[in-house]
Amino acid sequence: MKVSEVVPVKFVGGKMLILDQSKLPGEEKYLEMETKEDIYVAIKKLKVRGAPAIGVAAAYGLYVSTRHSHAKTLKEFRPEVKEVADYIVKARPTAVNLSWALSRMMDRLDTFNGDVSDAKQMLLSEADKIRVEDENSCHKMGEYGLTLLKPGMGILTHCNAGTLATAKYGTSLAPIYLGTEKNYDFKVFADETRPLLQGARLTAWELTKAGVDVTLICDNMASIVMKNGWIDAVVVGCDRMAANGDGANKIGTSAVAILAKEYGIPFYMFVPTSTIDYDTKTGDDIQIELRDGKEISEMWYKQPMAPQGVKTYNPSFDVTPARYITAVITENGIVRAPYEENLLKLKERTVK
Ligand SMILES: CSC[C@H]1O[C@H](OP(=O)(O)O)[C@H](O)[C@@H]1O
Repeated sequence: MKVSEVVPVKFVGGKMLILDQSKLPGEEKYLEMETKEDIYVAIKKLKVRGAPAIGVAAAYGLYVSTRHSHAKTLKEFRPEVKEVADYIVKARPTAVNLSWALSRMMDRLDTFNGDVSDAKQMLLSEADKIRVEDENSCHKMGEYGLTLLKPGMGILTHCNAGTLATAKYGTSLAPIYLGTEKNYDFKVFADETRPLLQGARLTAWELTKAGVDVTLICDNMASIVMKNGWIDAVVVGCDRMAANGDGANKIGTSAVAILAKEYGIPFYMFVPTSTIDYDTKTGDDIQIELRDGKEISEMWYKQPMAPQGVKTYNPSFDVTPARYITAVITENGIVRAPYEENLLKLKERTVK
Protein backbone atom coordinates (compact mmCIF):
# COMPACT_ATOMS: atom_id res chain seq x y z
CA MET A 1 0.00 0.00 0.00
CA LYS A 2 1.61 3.31 -1.06
CA VAL A 3 2.01 5.63 1.92
CA SER A 4 -0.19 8.30 0.34
CA GLU A 5 -3.07 5.80 0.60
CA VAL A 6 -2.38 5.24 4.31
CA VAL A 7 -4.49 8.07 5.69
CA PRO A 8 -4.84 8.57 9.46
CA VAL A 9 -8.63 9.15 9.50
CA LYS A 10 -11.32 7.79 7.19
CA PHE A 11 -15.10 7.46 7.11
CA VAL A 12 -16.15 4.42 5.09
CA GLY A 13 -19.25 2.24 5.11
CA GLY A 14 -20.79 4.41 7.80
CA LYS A 15 -17.81 3.85 10.10
CA MET A 16 -15.18 6.30 11.40
CA LEU A 17 -11.79 4.60 11.38
CA ILE A 18 -8.41 5.85 12.60
CA LEU A 19 -5.02 4.29 11.96
CA ASP A 20 -3.61 3.55 15.42
CA GLN A 21 -0.33 5.50 15.15
CA SER A 22 0.75 4.40 18.62
CA LYS A 23 1.32 0.94 17.17
CA LEU A 24 3.32 2.05 14.08
CA PRO A 25 5.60 0.98 12.55
CA GLY A 26 5.11 -2.52 13.93
CA GLU A 27 1.39 -2.85 13.25
CA GLU A 28 -0.89 -1.14 10.71
CA LYS A 29 -4.27 -1.36 12.44
CA TYR A 30 -7.42 0.75 11.97
CA LEU A 31 -9.68 1.26 14.99
CA GLU A 32 -13.39 2.15 14.80
CA MET A 33 -14.40 5.27 16.71
CA GLU A 34 -18.00 5.25 18.00
CA THR A 35 -18.18 7.38 21.14
CA LYS A 36 -16.82 10.67 22.44
CA GLU A 37 -14.67 8.66 24.83
CA ASP A 38 -13.15 6.74 21.90
CA ILE A 39 -12.18 10.03 20.24
CA TYR A 40 -10.87 11.65 23.42
CA VAL A 41 -8.64 8.69 24.28
CA ALA A 42 -7.42 8.31 20.68
CA ILE A 43 -6.31 11.96 20.60
CA LYS A 44 -4.93 11.96 24.16
CA LYS A 45 -2.87 8.80 23.56
CA LEU A 46 -1.70 9.94 20.11
CA LYS A 47 -3.41 7.07 18.34
CA VAL A 48 -4.35 9.90 16.00
CA ARG A 49 -2.00 12.90 16.13
CA GLY A 50 -0.71 15.85 14.20
CA ALA A 51 -2.60 19.14 14.27
CA PRO A 52 -4.66 18.79 11.05
CA ALA A 53 -5.36 15.07 11.59
CA ILE A 54 -6.56 15.85 15.13
CA GLY A 55 -8.95 18.45 13.67
CA VAL A 56 -10.29 16.00 11.08
CA ALA A 57 -10.72 13.29 13.73
CA ALA A 58 -12.54 15.68 16.07
CA ALA A 59 -14.93 16.73 13.29
CA TYR A 60 -15.87 13.15 12.36
CA GLY A 61 -15.84 12.25 16.05
CA LEU A 62 -18.45 14.91 16.81
CA TYR A 63 -20.72 13.36 14.17
CA VAL A 64 -20.33 9.71 15.19
CA SER A 65 -20.72 10.57 18.88
CA THR A 66 -24.06 12.32 18.32
CA ARG A 67 -25.62 10.53 15.34
CA HIS A 68 -27.66 8.20 17.59
CA SER A 69 -29.09 11.08 19.62
CA HIS A 70 -32.84 10.79 20.34
CA ALA A 71 -33.27 14.57 20.34
CA LYS A 72 -36.51 15.52 18.58
CA THR A 73 -35.66 19.18 17.92
CA LEU A 74 -32.58 21.24 17.21
CA LYS A 75 -33.21 22.98 20.53
CA GLU A 76 -32.61 19.61 22.23
CA PHE A 77 -29.86 18.44 19.81
CA ARG A 78 -27.57 21.49 19.90
CA PRO A 79 -26.73 21.30 23.64
CA GLU A 80 -26.05 17.57 23.32
CA VAL A 81 -23.53 18.22 20.53
CA LYS A 82 -22.00 21.16 22.43
CA GLU A 83 -21.43 18.91 25.44
CA VAL A 84 -19.54 16.43 23.25
CA ALA A 85 -17.48 19.19 21.63
CA ASP A 86 -16.59 20.63 25.05
CA TYR A 87 -15.43 17.15 26.11
CA ILE A 88 -13.33 16.28 23.05
CA VAL A 89 -11.60 19.71 22.97
CA LYS A 90 -9.98 18.95 26.34
CA ALA A 91 -7.99 16.02 24.93
CA ARG A 92 -4.91 18.13 24.02
CA PRO A 93 -4.31 21.91 24.40
CA THR A 94 -1.55 22.98 21.99
CA ALA A 95 -2.68 22.17 18.45
CA VAL A 96 -5.21 24.86 17.55
CA ASN A 97 -6.84 22.64 14.88
CA LEU A 98 -8.70 20.70 17.58
CA SER A 99 -10.64 23.72 18.85
CA TRP A 100 -10.77 25.24 15.34
CA ALA A 101 -12.49 22.18 13.84
CA LEU A 102 -14.94 21.78 16.71
CA SER A 103 -15.82 25.50 16.68
CA ARG A 104 -16.42 25.34 12.92
CA MET A 105 -18.75 22.34 13.35
CA MET A 106 -20.65 24.06 16.17
CA ASP A 107 -20.94 27.32 14.22
CA ARG A 108 -22.54 25.40 11.34
CA LEU A 109 -24.95 23.68 13.72
CA ASP A 110 -25.87 26.93 15.52
CA THR A 111 -26.93 28.56 12.26
CA PHE A 112 -28.49 25.42 10.73
CA ASN A 113 -32.20 25.31 9.88
CA GLY A 114 -33.89 21.97 9.43
CA ASP A 115 -34.80 18.85 11.37
CA VAL A 116 -32.46 16.82 13.55
CA SER A 117 -31.76 14.14 10.94
CA ASP A 118 -30.79 16.84 8.43
CA ALA A 119 -28.54 18.40 11.09
CA LYS A 120 -26.79 15.08 11.66
CA GLN A 121 -26.19 14.74 7.91
CA MET A 122 -24.86 18.30 7.81
CA LEU A 123 -22.32 17.47 10.54
CA LEU A 124 -21.04 14.55 8.48
CA SER A 125 -20.77 16.61 5.32
CA GLU A 126 -18.97 19.41 7.22
CA ALA A 127 -16.45 16.86 8.53
CA ASP A 128 -15.96 15.62 4.96
CA LYS A 129 -15.35 19.23 3.84
CA ILE A 130 -12.75 19.76 6.59
CA ARG A 131 -10.95 16.58 5.50
CA VAL A 132 -11.01 17.42 1.78
CA GLU A 133 -9.98 21.04 2.39
CA ASP A 134 -7.00 19.85 4.46
CA GLU A 135 -5.97 17.35 1.77
CA ASN A 136 -6.09 20.11 -0.85
CA SER A 137 -4.24 22.60 1.35
CA CYS A 138 -1.50 20.06 2.04
CA HIS A 139 -1.05 19.51 -1.69
CA LYS A 140 -0.84 23.28 -2.24
CA MET A 141 1.73 23.61 0.58
CA GLY A 142 3.68 20.88 -1.16
CA GLU A 143 3.65 22.87 -4.40
CA TYR A 144 4.73 26.11 -2.70
CA GLY A 145 7.29 24.27 -0.58
CA LEU A 146 8.80 22.60 -3.63
CA THR A 147 9.68 26.01 -5.09
CA LEU A 148 12.11 26.39 -2.18
CA LEU A 149 13.84 23.03 -2.70
CA LYS A 150 16.11 21.64 -5.40
CA PRO A 151 16.81 18.09 -6.67
CA GLY A 152 19.39 16.22 -4.62
CA MET A 153 19.00 18.46 -1.55
CA GLY A 154 19.67 17.15 1.94
CA ILE A 155 16.63 17.87 4.11
CA LEU A 156 16.32 17.57 7.90
CA THR A 157 12.93 16.79 9.42
CA HIS A 158 11.78 16.84 13.06
CA CYS A 159 8.84 14.83 14.37
CA ASN A 160 6.21 13.83 11.80
CA ALA A 161 4.29 16.31 9.68
CA GLY A 162 3.52 13.84 6.94
CA THR A 163 0.46 12.05 5.67
CA LEU A 164 -0.06 10.64 9.16
CA ALA A 165 -0.41 14.13 10.66
CA THR A 166 -2.95 15.43 8.15
CA ALA A 167 -5.84 14.37 5.93
CA LYS A 168 -3.25 13.32 3.31
CA TYR A 169 0.22 14.27 1.92
CA GLY A 170 1.30 16.07 5.11
CA THR A 171 2.50 19.63 5.53
CA SER A 172 6.32 19.68 5.72
CA LEU A 173 6.61 16.29 4.02
CA ALA A 174 4.27 17.28 1.16
CA PRO A 175 7.05 18.89 -0.93
CA ILE A 176 9.16 15.77 -0.39
CA TYR A 177 6.36 13.59 -1.81
CA LEU A 178 5.71 15.96 -4.73
CA GLY A 179 9.46 16.25 -5.41
CA THR A 180 9.88 12.48 -5.28
CA GLU A 181 7.17 12.15 -7.96
CA LYS A 182 9.45 14.41 -10.09
CA ASN A 183 12.57 12.35 -9.24
CA TYR A 184 14.11 15.11 -7.11
CA ASP A 185 16.16 12.46 -5.24
CA PHE A 186 16.10 14.21 -1.84
CA LYS A 187 18.32 12.88 0.95
CA VAL A 188 16.21 13.15 4.10
CA PHE A 189 17.64 13.03 7.61
CA ALA A 190 14.83 12.33 10.09
CA ASP A 191 15.28 13.23 13.76
CA GLU A 192 13.95 10.33 15.84
CA THR A 193 12.15 12.93 18.01
CA ARG A 194 12.14 11.70 21.57
CA PRO A 195 10.28 10.88 23.69
CA LEU A 196 7.47 9.50 21.49
CA LEU A 197 9.71 8.92 18.46
CA GLN A 198 7.35 10.29 15.79
CA GLY A 199 10.37 10.76 13.52
CA ALA A 200 11.65 7.21 13.92
CA ARG A 201 8.28 5.44 14.06
CA LEU A 202 6.29 7.58 11.61
CA THR A 203 8.41 9.78 9.32
CA ALA A 204 11.00 7.09 8.61
CA TRP A 205 8.14 4.63 8.03
CA GLU A 206 6.19 6.95 5.70
CA LEU A 207 9.20 8.01 3.63
CA THR A 208 10.65 4.50 3.35
CA LYS A 209 7.30 3.23 2.04
CA ALA A 210 7.32 6.07 -0.50
CA GLY A 211 10.81 5.12 -1.68
CA VAL A 212 12.45 8.27 -0.31
CA ASP A 213 16.14 8.12 0.75
CA VAL A 214 15.81 8.61 4.53
CA THR A 215 18.44 8.33 7.26
CA LEU A 216 17.26 8.10 10.86
CA ILE A 217 19.31 10.07 13.40
CA CYS A 218 19.07 10.78 17.10
CA ASP A 219 17.91 14.29 18.00
CA ASN A 220 21.40 15.11 19.37
CA MET A 221 22.93 14.45 15.92
CA ALA A 222 21.22 17.36 14.13
CA SER A 223 24.26 19.59 14.64
CA ILE A 224 26.84 17.20 13.20
CA VAL A 225 24.82 16.47 10.03
CA MET A 226 24.50 20.22 9.51
CA LYS A 227 28.23 20.73 10.21
CA ASN A 228 29.05 17.95 7.71
CA GLY A 229 27.27 19.99 5.04
CA TRP A 230 24.64 17.28 4.49
CA ILE A 231 21.64 19.55 5.17
CA ASP A 232 20.47 22.18 2.67
CA ALA A 233 17.11 22.90 4.32
CA VAL A 234 15.08 22.07 7.42
CA VAL A 235 11.33 21.46 7.05
CA VAL A 236 9.00 21.20 10.05
CA GLY A 237 5.28 21.33 10.82
CA CYS A 238 3.45 23.54 13.27
CA ASP A 239 0.75 22.99 15.87
CA ARG A 240 -0.11 26.62 16.56
CA MET A 241 1.37 29.82 15.08
CA ALA A 242 0.88 33.03 17.05
CA ALA A 243 0.00 36.29 15.30
CA ASN A 244 3.63 37.41 15.41
CA GLY A 245 4.92 34.30 13.64
CA ASP A 246 6.23 32.42 16.69
CA GLY A 247 5.49 28.76 15.96
CA ALA A 248 4.77 25.97 18.47
CA ASN A 249 5.86 22.59 17.23
CA LYS A 250 7.16 19.33 18.65
CA ILE A 251 9.63 19.66 21.49
CA GLY A 252 13.14 20.12 20.11
CA THR A 253 12.05 22.14 17.06
CA SER A 254 13.38 25.41 18.49
CA ALA A 255 16.77 23.80 19.09
CA VAL A 256 16.90 22.66 15.45
CA ALA A 257 15.94 26.19 14.34
CA ILE A 258 18.75 27.74 16.39
CA LEU A 259 21.23 25.24 14.94
CA ALA A 260 20.02 25.97 11.40
CA LYS A 261 20.53 29.70 11.99
CA GLU A 262 24.05 29.00 13.27
CA TYR A 263 24.91 26.93 10.18
CA GLY A 264 23.20 29.32 7.72
CA ILE A 265 20.63 26.70 6.70
CA PRO A 266 17.07 27.80 5.73
CA PHE A 267 14.42 26.72 8.28
CA TYR A 268 10.95 26.34 6.74
CA MET A 269 7.83 25.99 8.89
CA PHE A 270 4.76 24.59 7.13
CA VAL A 271 1.59 26.11 8.56
CA PRO A 272 -1.93 25.53 7.21
CA THR A 273 -4.01 28.70 7.71
CA SER A 274 -6.16 26.61 10.08
CA THR A 275 -3.11 26.49 12.40
CA ILE A 276 -2.54 30.25 12.53
CA ASP A 277 -4.06 31.63 15.74
CA TYR A 278 -4.50 35.40 15.23
CA ASP A 279 -6.02 35.67 18.72
CA THR A 280 -2.73 34.57 20.32
CA LYS A 281 -0.29 37.49 20.21
CA THR A 282 3.04 35.75 20.73
CA GLY A 283 4.52 32.33 21.36
CA ASP A 284 4.68 33.11 25.07
CA ASP A 285 0.87 32.90 25.11
CA ILE A 286 0.71 29.37 23.64
CA GLN A 287 -0.18 26.65 26.16
CA ILE A 288 2.43 23.88 26.02
CA GLU A 289 1.07 20.41 26.74
CA LEU A 290 2.85 18.61 29.58
CA ARG A 291 2.68 14.83 29.28
CA ASP A 292 3.32 11.85 31.53
CA GLY A 293 7.02 11.59 32.38
CA LYS A 294 6.85 7.84 31.88
CA GLU A 295 7.09 8.60 28.15
CA ILE A 296 10.67 9.62 28.94
CA SER A 297 11.64 7.18 31.67
CA GLU A 298 9.84 3.94 30.91
CA MET A 299 8.79 3.62 27.28
CA TRP A 300 10.56 1.86 24.41
CA TYR A 301 13.43 0.20 26.24
CA LYS A 302 13.33 -3.47 27.30
CA GLN A 303 15.53 -2.72 30.30
CA PRO A 304 15.08 0.11 32.81
CA MET A 305 16.71 3.17 31.21
CA ALA A 306 16.32 5.44 34.23
CA PRO A 307 16.20 4.96 38.00
CA GLN A 308 12.71 3.97 39.14
CA GLY A 309 10.64 7.05 40.01
CA VAL A 310 13.22 9.57 38.80
CA LYS A 311 11.80 13.09 38.42
CA THR A 312 11.00 14.03 34.82
CA TYR A 313 9.90 17.10 32.82
CA ASN A 314 8.06 16.28 29.58
CA PRO A 315 6.83 19.33 27.58
CA SER A 316 5.43 17.99 24.33
CA PHE A 317 6.10 21.17 22.31
CA ASP A 318 8.30 24.22 22.30
CA VAL A 319 8.06 27.59 20.57
CA THR A 320 10.40 28.68 17.79
CA PRO A 321 10.65 32.50 17.82
CA ALA A 322 9.78 34.04 14.46
CA ARG A 323 13.32 35.39 14.03
CA TYR A 324 14.57 31.82 13.48
CA ILE A 325 12.00 31.02 10.77
CA THR A 326 13.23 31.65 7.21
CA ALA A 327 9.74 31.35 5.70
CA VAL A 328 6.25 30.17 6.60
CA ILE A 329 4.66 28.02 3.91
CA THR A 330 0.86 28.03 3.83
CA GLU A 331 -1.64 26.73 1.28
CA ASN A 332 -2.17 30.33 0.18
CA GLY A 333 1.46 31.17 -0.41
CA ILE A 334 4.85 31.69 1.20
CA VAL A 335 5.06 34.30 3.97
CA ARG A 336 8.30 35.91 5.05
CA ALA A 337 9.23 38.40 7.81
CA PRO A 338 7.95 40.76 9.09
CA TYR A 339 5.51 38.02 10.06
CA GLU A 340 2.95 39.99 12.12
CA GLU A 341 2.33 42.32 9.19
CA ASN A 342 2.54 39.67 6.48
CA LEU A 343 0.40 37.09 8.29
CA LEU A 344 -2.31 39.76 8.60
CA LYS A 345 -2.02 40.51 4.87
CA LEU A 346 -2.41 36.76 4.26
CA LYS A 347 -5.57 36.75 6.39
CA GLU A 348 -7.04 39.76 4.56
CA ARG A 349 -6.19 38.17 1.23
CA THR A 350 -7.79 34.82 2.08
CA VAL A 351 -10.78 35.59 4.32
CA LYS A 352 -13.62 33.81 2.52
C1 LIG B 1 1.16 18.87 10.59
S1 LIG B 1 1.13 19.15 12.28
C2 LIG B 1 2.27 17.95 12.82
C3 LIG B 1 2.83 18.31 14.16
O1 LIG B 1 2.13 17.60 15.19
C4 LIG B 1 3.09 16.88 15.93
O2 LIG B 1 2.79 16.78 17.29
P1 LIG B 1 2.09 15.42 17.85
O3 LIG B 1 2.76 14.27 17.17
O4 LIG B 1 2.36 15.50 19.35
O5 LIG B 1 0.63 15.55 17.52
C5 LIG B 1 4.37 17.63 15.72
O6 LIG B 1 4.41 18.82 16.46
C6 LIG B 1 4.26 17.89 14.24
O7 LIG B 1 5.12 18.84 13.72
